[in-house]
Amino acid sequence: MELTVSNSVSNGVAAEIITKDKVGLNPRNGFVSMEGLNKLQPKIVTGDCGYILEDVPHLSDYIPHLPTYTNPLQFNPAYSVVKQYFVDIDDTVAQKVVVHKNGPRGVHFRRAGPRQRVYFKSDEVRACIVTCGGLCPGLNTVIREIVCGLHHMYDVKRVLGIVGGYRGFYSKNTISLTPKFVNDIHKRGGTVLGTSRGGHDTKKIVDSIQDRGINQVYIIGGDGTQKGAAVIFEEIRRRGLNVAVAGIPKTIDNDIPVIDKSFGFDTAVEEAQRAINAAHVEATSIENGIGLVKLMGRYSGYIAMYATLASRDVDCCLIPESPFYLEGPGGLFEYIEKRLKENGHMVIVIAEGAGQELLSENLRSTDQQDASGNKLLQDVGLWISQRIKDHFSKRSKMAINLKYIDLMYMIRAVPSNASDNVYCTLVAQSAVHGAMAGYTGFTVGPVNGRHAYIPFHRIIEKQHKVVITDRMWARLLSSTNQPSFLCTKDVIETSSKTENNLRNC
Ligand SMILES: Nc1ncnc2c1ncn2[C@@H]1O[C@H](COP(=O)(O)OP(=O)(O)OP(=O)(O)O)[C@@H](O)[C@H]1O
Ligand SMILES: O=P(O)(O)OC[C@H]1O[C@](O)(CO)[C@@H](O)[C@@H]1O
Ligand SMILES: [Mg+2]
Repeated sequence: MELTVSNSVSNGVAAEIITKDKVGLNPRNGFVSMEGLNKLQPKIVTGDCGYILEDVPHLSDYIPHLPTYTNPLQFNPAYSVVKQYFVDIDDTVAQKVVVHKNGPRGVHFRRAGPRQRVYFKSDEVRACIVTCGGLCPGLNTVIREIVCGLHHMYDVKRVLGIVGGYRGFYSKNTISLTPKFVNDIHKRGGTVLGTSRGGHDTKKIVDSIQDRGINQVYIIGGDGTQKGAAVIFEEIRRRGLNVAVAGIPKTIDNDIPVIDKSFGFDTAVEEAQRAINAAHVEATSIENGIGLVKLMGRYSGYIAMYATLASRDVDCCLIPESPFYLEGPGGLFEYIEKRLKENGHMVIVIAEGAGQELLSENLRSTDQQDASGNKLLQDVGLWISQRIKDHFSKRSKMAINLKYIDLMYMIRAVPSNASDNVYCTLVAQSAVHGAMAGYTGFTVGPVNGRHAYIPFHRIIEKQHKVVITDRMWARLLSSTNQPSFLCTKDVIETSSKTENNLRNC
């Protein structure tokens, strides 16, 4: 049953909070409380003209009568002169910016930034930071900016570093993070806290949070990490703890939905350029030279797509979302032959997750997983190099020279570039403002260029993938002139599968 719970006024627009079920309503603030419910229901506020706010939880949703305090930023000389520094309580960020005259205004998220009132006294805050999943350029910058943001903006002195990912909560000692400790860490790749896959034990993690008296938890990591953060938040809320949980999305693969992109993505694309240049130099220096570059991208081919678009030297880009085939008319071998005849050389970029279905036909399929449950992939770069070499040596008279560059880990072990560093600062400060303001159970990130607080359920509901029926992939195809490897039937099937996954482009 859909139910209107209460009305509030948002930017002069009457807005109503709606839940799916009457059970669990908190009569004090009209929000959804968890009594009788296993999971927190989405907080949805609707307004005129199809306006929808997908709001994030707040500590006051389940803890009554929490005291609030004047935001200390008000007295900070850096900010006191800034006009409208505090974000208006009703500011929201639109998920969809391309709209039609009579179309609905669509889904919005709460705008990130400092609020007039905060829910924590500075000297009572005991924060912790953890990094989980694979490495990504910028992890150290985010850690640094959370520590400095808490310290310099909110005068928070006690920040703990959890060592070695989720399992570090219950199996390792913490380290004390001070502005002095983090001062130079942004110049290094990796994460000073260490990271891991697997080891998520919700009960032990929340016990540790409770035992250490932590009341702000900053969790930096990818889609798996955000799922872990969501269950930690659920457990914290179930225990009624006054602890804010903030997720900071880290995905070099760009596989997290809703947000524009993560820190580290630009750095990875830039780093990939160097290898593509090398592959191009090698390929152009020898007769029928082929430069093959493998990049990261387990399920999402964004790094490969953007590296290709940025480079202009790439003749073919292969990603997990776009199935391809090798033999016969319209296949990869035919295209390679054509390019070599036309140009005398070619460059191929392949994402690690591309063509996995072809590999498992040829090799014994391994169903191995890593400690987090992610499928372990077979090496498509080596496989395709061999197949190309075999094809041209056995079945064609054309002698080729193939050079394979495996760039996988090179693009993520580096420190973040300038634009990613700026991103890291904004995302870290936004997370700090959100937690101080009492928001919890959120991931922070840019949505159409504006930072917003996004509820966990929206971040973890699906993976963000390249939509090959979108304009961006068409731009790539027209830039490389490679075959689409698709027949009309495939296009129709792909369109219907990805219909709900479309973004503005
Ligand atoms: N569904 C889940 N519930 C609870 N914890 C999870 C879940 N999925 C993953 N995790 C935990 O999150 C952490 C990181 O997950 P994972 O290794 O999948 O990396 P990630 O965060 O997706 O980053 P990336 O894939 O970008 O490297 C691991 O410690 C893992 O145990
Ligand atoms: O070898 P690891 O550390 O598990 O990381 C590899 C994975 O990390 C990712 O970059 C995601 O972080 C994937 O593209 C890749 O499959
Ligand atoms: Mg992941």
